Amino acid sequence: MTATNNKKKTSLYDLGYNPIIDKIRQQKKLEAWEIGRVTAEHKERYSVKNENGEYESEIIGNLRFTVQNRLDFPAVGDWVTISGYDDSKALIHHILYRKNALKRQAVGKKGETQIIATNVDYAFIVEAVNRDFSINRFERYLAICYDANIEPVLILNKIDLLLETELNELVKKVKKRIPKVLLVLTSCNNEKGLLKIQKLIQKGKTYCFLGSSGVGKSSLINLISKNSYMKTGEISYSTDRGKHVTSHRELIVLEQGGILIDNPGMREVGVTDVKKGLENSFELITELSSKCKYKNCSHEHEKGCAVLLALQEGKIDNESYTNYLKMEKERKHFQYTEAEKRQQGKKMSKMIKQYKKGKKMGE
Ligand SMILES: Nc1nc2c(ncn2[C@@H]2O[C@H](COP(=O)(O)OP(=O)(O)OP(=O)(O)O)[C@@H](O)[C@H]2O)c(=O)[nH]1
Ligand SMILES: [Zn+2]
Repeated sequence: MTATNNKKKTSLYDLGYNPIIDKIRQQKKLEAWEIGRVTAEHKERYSVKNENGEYESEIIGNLRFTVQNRLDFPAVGDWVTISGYDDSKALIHHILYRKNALKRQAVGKKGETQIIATNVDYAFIVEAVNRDFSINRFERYLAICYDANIEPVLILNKIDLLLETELNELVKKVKKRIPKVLLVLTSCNNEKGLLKIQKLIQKGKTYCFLGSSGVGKSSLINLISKNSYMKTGEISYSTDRGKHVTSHRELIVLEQGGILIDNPGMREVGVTDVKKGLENSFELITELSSKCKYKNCSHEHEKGCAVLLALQEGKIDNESYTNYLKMEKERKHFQYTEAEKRQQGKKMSKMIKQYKKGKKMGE
């Protein structure tokens, strides 16, 4: 007899579980644990989903004690082990699987990293054609995606707001600077564009939407998920004082297969130490760098700089070059600040240890 229940249960595989994660679960000897995927985070409280439902979760004290830095805390997209302590609540014990993490510099915290999402296969980088459209920003997102081994897709949204000639002009500019990345043109009433995005989405793969606030990410997600998202978008967390707060669910499973991650719009996308990301985003500059006279060439003023030569000959786009230099400086600054902070942290813990030792001896 076949079940007639038309409300299909979400399986772990619908959420992106696969044989690789299964193998790691075995290797780590965590098969006995119930597992799930983090769908939202709100001030160290997490929503974790699996085939039995969605749990409001916290990390166990032990895990909190052993984490060395912010990056060791769970993030949206992570696979975690959980134990339930009532119908809707659970405790997170381990991060089971994190193949990659999309990162940016934490806003207002120099040298600190913030995770945007983890276990992401593709990124949909959205910009609206009207609101401070910028190819520099596209390149910035590309750098953070490539750094995390995430395949990017550029989405030019709200094309209804431009005349065809204006749009063609814009597309030409984008393609000239970023020739190798797939570019999709769409708007919320453009069936062709929406279908194109839908066709890119495969079962079991995770897609993260990136872009500034107001570019139309949520509208696109609603249309792609046929509005099921809006109805189920809000989740509720109880705080320490028992008060309930609602938060935005960030990871959703599509009925037709595929997992989407939405993010609150980002005003700033500071890069971390994205060496690999920059190398992959600016292939030509990277290739030419090996031909520069000096190994540590900054490509700004050195004699025998192959990048500057190519720039003079018009082989490299001037704005792309300037954007590259800006991000390379940002990257180096991040690297330096992070190292300095780590050093300070070490000094501090040494001082605390010595202080405790001294106290013991004096007892
Ligand atoms: N003209 C036009 N307006 C759109 C389109 N898509 C969305 N909008 C409008 O743009 C505004 C922002 O859309 P959202 O979908 O909320 O944008 P968002 O990127 O999710 O914004 P955040 O949630 O702040 O990150 C809304 O007023 C939408 O109605 C479009 O294709 N064309
Ligand atoms: Zn050079």
